[in-house]
Amino acid sequence: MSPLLEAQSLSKRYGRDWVIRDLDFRLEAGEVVALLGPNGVGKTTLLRLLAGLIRASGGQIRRQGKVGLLANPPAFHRHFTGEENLSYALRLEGHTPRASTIAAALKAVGLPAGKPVLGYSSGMKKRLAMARLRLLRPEIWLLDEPEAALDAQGRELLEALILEARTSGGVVLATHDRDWVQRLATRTLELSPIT
Ligand SMILES: Nc1ncnc2c1ncn2[C@@H]1O[C@H](COP(=O)(O)OP(=O)(O)OP(=O)(O)O)[C@@H](O)[C@H]1O
Repeated sequence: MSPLLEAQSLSKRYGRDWVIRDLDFRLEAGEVVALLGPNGVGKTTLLRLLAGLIRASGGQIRRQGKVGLLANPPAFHRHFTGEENLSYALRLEGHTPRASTIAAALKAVGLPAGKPVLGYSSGMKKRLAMARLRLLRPEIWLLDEPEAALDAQGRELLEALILEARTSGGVVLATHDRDWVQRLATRTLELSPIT
């Protein structure tokens, strides 16, 4: 079977500074790859490249399936409620979601009904981002520090989501929490500064 993601000789520089250089990377279905490394090493940059949000300075990326990115912090329409944000995301993909589906998705991540996102805490935004990904069902799950700001129950929801994601796709997640990710990752990729 062909990989969900395949990057060859991937490189990215900002000005004269190389952040990623000649990286080969594959993601197969069923994998959870943990991206590790110090602040500023390039984890977010790699996720954004893999998501197609920024252009590489060199190399190629092939994607086999839909990409879902959980950014850190996640982006929403601040003046929309949680329900409106979820509904909007589905409509952008051509679906016409039922109000009951949206309400259930919000409830499943423990969020209150009818509240504009500008009144959400960081952890609540992470929860809403999880609900959005769960509804959108990508094959390629790219998660940037997904555990940050989540409480113990939020982490349980996240772990369940990652296990669910593995059954139909693959996951790449950036984190600083090595102990936490050890139980979830099938593989780790340690990024090192380019000298
Ligand atoms: N838009 C940009 N313009 C210039 N430099 C950038 C830009 N985005 C990121 N960088 C630089 O690229 C390097 C990698 O940043 P990145 O955010 O990918 O690191 P990270 O590993 O995710 O860090 P952290 O663990 O702190 O989240 C840093 O030196 C950063 O300053």
